[in-house]
Amino acid sequence: METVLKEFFGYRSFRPFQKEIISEILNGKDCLVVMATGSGKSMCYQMPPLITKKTAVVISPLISLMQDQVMGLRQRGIRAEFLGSAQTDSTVDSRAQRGEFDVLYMTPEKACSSSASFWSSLLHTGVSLLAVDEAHCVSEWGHDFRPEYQKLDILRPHLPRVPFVALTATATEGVREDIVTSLKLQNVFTAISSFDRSNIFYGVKTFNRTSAFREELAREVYKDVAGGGSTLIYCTTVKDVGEVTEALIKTGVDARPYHAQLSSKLREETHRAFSRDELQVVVATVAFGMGIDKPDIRRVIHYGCPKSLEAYYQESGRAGRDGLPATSWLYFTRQDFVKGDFYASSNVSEARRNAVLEAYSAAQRYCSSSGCRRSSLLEYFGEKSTRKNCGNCDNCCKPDGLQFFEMAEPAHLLLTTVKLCGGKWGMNMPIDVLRGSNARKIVEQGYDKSPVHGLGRKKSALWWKGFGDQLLAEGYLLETRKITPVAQIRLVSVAFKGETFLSSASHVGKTSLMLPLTPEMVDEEKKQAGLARSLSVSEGHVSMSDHLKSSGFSEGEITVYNSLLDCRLSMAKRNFTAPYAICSELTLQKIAKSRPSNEARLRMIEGVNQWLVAQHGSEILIRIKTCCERLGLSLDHVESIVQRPPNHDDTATLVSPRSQEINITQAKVEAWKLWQEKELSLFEIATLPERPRPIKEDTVLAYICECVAAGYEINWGRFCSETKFTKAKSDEIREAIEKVGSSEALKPIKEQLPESISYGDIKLHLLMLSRGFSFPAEDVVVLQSSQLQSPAQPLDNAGDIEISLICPKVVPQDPVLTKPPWISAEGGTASRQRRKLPIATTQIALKKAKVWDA
Ligand SMILES: Nc1ncnc2c1ncn2[C@@H]1O[C@H](COP(=O)(O)OP(=O)(O)OP(=O)(O)O)[C@@H](O)[C@H]1O
Repeated sequence: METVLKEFFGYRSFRPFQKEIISEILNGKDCLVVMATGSGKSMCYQMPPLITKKTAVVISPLISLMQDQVMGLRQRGIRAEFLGSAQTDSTVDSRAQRGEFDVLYMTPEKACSSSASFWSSLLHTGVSLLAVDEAHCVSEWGHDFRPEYQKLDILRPHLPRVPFVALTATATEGVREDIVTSLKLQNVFTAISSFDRSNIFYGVKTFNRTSAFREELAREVYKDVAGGGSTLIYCTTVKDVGEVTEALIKTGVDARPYHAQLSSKLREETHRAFSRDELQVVVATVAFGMGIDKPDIRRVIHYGCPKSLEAYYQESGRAGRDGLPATSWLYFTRQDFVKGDFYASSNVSEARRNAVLEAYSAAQRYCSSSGCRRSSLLEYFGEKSTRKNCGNCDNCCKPDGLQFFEMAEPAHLLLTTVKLCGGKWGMNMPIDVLRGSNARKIVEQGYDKSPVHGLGRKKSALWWKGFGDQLLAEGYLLETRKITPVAQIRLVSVAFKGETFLSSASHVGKTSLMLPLTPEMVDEEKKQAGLARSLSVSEGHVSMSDHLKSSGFSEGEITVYNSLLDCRLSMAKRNFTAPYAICSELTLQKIAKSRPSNEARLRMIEGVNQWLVAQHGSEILIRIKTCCERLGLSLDHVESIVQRPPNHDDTATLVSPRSQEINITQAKVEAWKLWQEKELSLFEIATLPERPRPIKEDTVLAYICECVAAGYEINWGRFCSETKFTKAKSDEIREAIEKVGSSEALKPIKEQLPESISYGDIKLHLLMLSRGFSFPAEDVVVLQSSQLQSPAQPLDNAGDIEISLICPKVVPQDPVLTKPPWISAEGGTASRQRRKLPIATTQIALKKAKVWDA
């Protein structure tokens, strides 16, 4: 699996859960994968077909998303296509049936309407899995319910014994249950990872839909995009899209609209230009929701609050999928939440209605919260946040920290007025009473005669509403819903906690109540004080150049990186593809830091796959060489990578303090040459007659390892055999690293391992990984020399002999070798690793298969 990972994707190690999920799929198990946006879910269904050589069918809700994914996979040398109404190539259908694709994307409509014969042909050529991407669409509780997703279970009888894999980034418990039931998943392996997107800065502010606000926003965006990177602005209506785009264009920002009322041609053009970095800003409705796979969006701005936190998480999660710093600003007005009551009253099932209302309330609570945004989001998805202050959201980044204010007096006023209204009204009535309104309904109820009438007029209605939300969130007030034929009405009353507060306040005199201000209250106070509020779009935004500097890049290295960005852009243009599909910005940063002088070294860099080297390697190397010559920078710099916590290993940053040029001395190269080219043993090298005095074998080994780390070739089979480094050891070390979650420090890894595995073994394992070598995974047969029958070979080493048969590739036709066990072991099948084999059969295997070591 690691070999395929490096070969096609360029990565050395799996992210959390990826390997387990892929293994379960290979074992034929149904899986439910709930992992954060950008955490690497796609890999889970893209890898099994490359291992099994059987097509993976992927159900995806949007054509644009499928097109993006197909484009990205092709740039990795993976055969991918899609089937759906937008497919113009009529041969795709029949080619799919002939098994010509590794990954075949299909819309749910296409999948459900495909004939039984289509599925049986496909099954005949081999189907490794059926993946349902964005699986939350099956659930009415999901934020993006699609009825056609609910019919997908009809595919089950067409694909017997094919594992079904449901994947989503956003699924509350209810949605997860719906997915399992609707897709009829059996005996499911479930993987749920953290929802935290630590590289995203979250911020929330109030706003008004006025031209003045839009102009201000446009000016901010103009300043911000000048520093590079793409921006996505989400609006809740088509009208908003038009108005925001107009303001941006007037200010000189290169922006285009995207919504369902535009022709599909226009939408495609916008999507394409955005993906290919020919357009910096797209202003869109949710129509641009899941359909965007671009990993390097640096800012997502919401002009109006989306209708649920799932939608917000999904849309804001489009930012920074490459793991580099990104920001998400959400602007909301109270009007955004009123829509919930309207939608909930329309003609839908009760379950759906409740789901809609609950979703709006959750979004409102999030906007009004004065606590950590990240924790609020995580808690909504049922995850406990371990940190109190995330340090990367507007509330946690307040210059003076979160401030609390004495709010006993306004609390007393509002609670008393709510009580006066007797739980028959929503929040507006008590606020109007407090602010001294003489509206008819107030006079009719006689509230204008109450002693609290007009006592709260110094504060604006919005301030009081913000405060009402605060008291609701803190449990002093209680909200209930009343369903009428035309709408759902939210009623507010005093909760038990509020009653207790009121009674203690009246008995003891003044009771303290310290609360922070909500964003709305802060804005209102600023407005009242005549202070301009800041839009904050750029708050939390770190320019790429600042990010690189803080990650240890010198000015020269930043120049190399920028030059590589240009180089990537021209490669993408020539190949009619998106720059990100060629390789990610993070990979380019690693290349700029390492500055490889040859293909072997380029290949070693994390994120560089074999296709990139084959297609663009020489161009990248020439660019680096000329750039370095001009800047006086050395080539072949070896940098170290700091692994972040497991969920964010993609966001590994490059640091310089530990960066050193590896010092490959003449003595080291000499040792390597003697071992690799002259095939002397470690012992022979250590005790060469011409040495004045023998050196330690360990020293020779260390010399060779240093050369290998620096990119020198090595015969791995012989090397492992001589150092007695076996697959079993390697597996144990890998598991230990997975447990520890990092390979930065060796001690914690060693502590997970038995005594028999040394530090040297761990270093060897890491070296092999860094060079993209791994033991063949499945196809290992271990023979005991004593089990070999006549005519036995004279054997020098008395221990086990490992024979790796890379059979599926080497002898696909051979009846003996096509099915595991590839050697038909007449001599017994004691266990998978240890089989007694007649020598004749063994010889067939050895002759026909590629022998890695024997
Ligand atoms: N093992 C890995 N090591 C490093 N990077 C990885 C690894 N697996 C995936 N990635 C990279 O992470 C990025 C996000 O991956 P992917 O698109 O699969 O995420 P996703 O979970 O499907 O996101 P979304 O929910 O937005 O569709 C991609 O650039 C991908 O190449």
